[in-house]
Amino acid sequence: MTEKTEATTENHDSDDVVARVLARAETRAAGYSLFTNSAAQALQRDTTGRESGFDGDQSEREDRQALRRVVGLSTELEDVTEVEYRQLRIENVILIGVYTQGSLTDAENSMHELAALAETAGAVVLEGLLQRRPTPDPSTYFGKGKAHELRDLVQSLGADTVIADSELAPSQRRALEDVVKVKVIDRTAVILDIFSQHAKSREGKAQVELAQLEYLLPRLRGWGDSMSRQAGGQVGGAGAGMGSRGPGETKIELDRRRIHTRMARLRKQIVEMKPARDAKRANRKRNAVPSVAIAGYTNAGKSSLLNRVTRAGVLVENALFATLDSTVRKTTAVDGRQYTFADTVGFVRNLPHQLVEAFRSTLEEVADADVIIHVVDGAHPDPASQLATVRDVIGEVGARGIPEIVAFNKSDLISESDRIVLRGLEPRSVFVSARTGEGIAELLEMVEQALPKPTITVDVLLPYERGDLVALLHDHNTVLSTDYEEAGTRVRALVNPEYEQALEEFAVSR
Ligand SMILES: Nc1nc2c(ncn2[C@@H]2O[C@H](COP(=O)(O)OP(=O)(O)OP(=O)(O)O)[C@@H](O)[C@H]2O)c(=O)[nH]1
Ligand SMILES: [Mg+2]
Repeated sequence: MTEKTEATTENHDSDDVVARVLARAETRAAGYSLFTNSAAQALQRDTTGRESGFDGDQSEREDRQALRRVVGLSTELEDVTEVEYRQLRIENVILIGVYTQGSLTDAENSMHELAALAETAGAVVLEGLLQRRPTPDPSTYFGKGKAHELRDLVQSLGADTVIADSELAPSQRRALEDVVKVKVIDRTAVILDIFSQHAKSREGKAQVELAQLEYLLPRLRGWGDSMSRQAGGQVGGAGAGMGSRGPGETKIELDRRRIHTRMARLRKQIVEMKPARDAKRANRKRNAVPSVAIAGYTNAGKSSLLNRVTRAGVLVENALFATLDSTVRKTTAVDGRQYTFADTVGFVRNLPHQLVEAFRSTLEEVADADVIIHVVDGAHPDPASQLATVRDVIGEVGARGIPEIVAFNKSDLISESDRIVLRGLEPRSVFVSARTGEGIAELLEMVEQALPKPTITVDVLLPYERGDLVALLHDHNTVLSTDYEEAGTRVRALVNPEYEQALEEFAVSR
């Protein structure tokens, strides 16, 4: 980073965050892939950077209250075009987090993830700071003294945004902003921002916008005198940036009303879209096509795995939340039965509750599945907490009773000793690599074992003009034998209950 990216050009609409969010639908998502590279770098560091943290020197000097730098967070820009592009809309951010004694590694992992999230959202990360204290300061998150140090750092690095690694109360955010004089947002705002950039389907967009407005509503604020003009300019530079900044005090009431109106409209739209989706799902259910949901932490390789097993051509990206709409693909089991795979939205620690609500629809794929493949990035520094996070969400959508197969993905990157640890974590699991294909056959076998099996034995003679029934038996049931007789096709098969009646008239009496 050589040049400070002072994008002070777009003051006009940045003053009106409400208009911005409302107008977002038309502009989002464009040119997005530009950031994949650097997001990828952050992620790469995340998965391989166990040593990252800090060196011994710092550790010795550490005093109880000191701010700790999280090393290796700052974004490296690739080339000139990227730098230029970023000057248009990118924000320079400093990440902050609070950790308690003993939770440092966890806090650092979380900060690396926050860095990846921020970069995925399009920001340049300048610095990451952790403060040790029992709980975040109720008024300013960081303690007063540290908040002032943060302000100095913001000034010297030319940051225009501070991102806190946990959800801030509106009052905390306000107080901290008043100290550091630049925009302060939290993890939730970043995740919402990414979702809004990635959502593609009409329903997904509506849901994300609703979640954003819900988040924004209690956080509207006017800047009044608390921001210096200079800082105001910096904040203003974040024309299309992350999070949200309040409009002038006098406009707040008006904005609240506009937001409420908009939210009501979105809710109505979403309700109207539901029947179509339900019909689709009901249709699959009626045809008794068993379904497998691929769930897991973001960037675990869910889409890659779906592509590997079905050649679906779903977007794979080393970025967080590449997938926001669920893709469903049909496939055929070894015994000829058909079933579906559904790719789903990734989970993340502290998934904003607004989004759990918003994404209930894609999560319904999970709740309705006959089998869940729980994909875990086996090369991640902390797979255990990813497992736990995902299981929490699975529980939240009422899917806990569904058979779950844990697949440790990226096995091409997992060492023998790590495999032993992972096995210990989840004895009934399978190692797979969407990249090399390792373990995929074994995984499919486990899936097919776990799928509900047709159990009723039938022996039927189907006239030749009923080829449709023969096909039905092959697709959705287990055919044991087929013989071509004079009067038709004699089939012995195991079928699901709903087929028994339809086949009754063709039964061969013994
Ligand atoms: N080395 C290795 N990389 C993999 C493997 N599977 C996936 N990846 C990489 O992991 C990254 C994420 O893959 P995706 O399939 O997009 O992950 P996802 O779980 O669908 O992610 P979201 O949709 O963002 O939640 C990509 O860069 C993939 O190339 C694997 O088996 N080995
Ligand atoms: Mg995906």
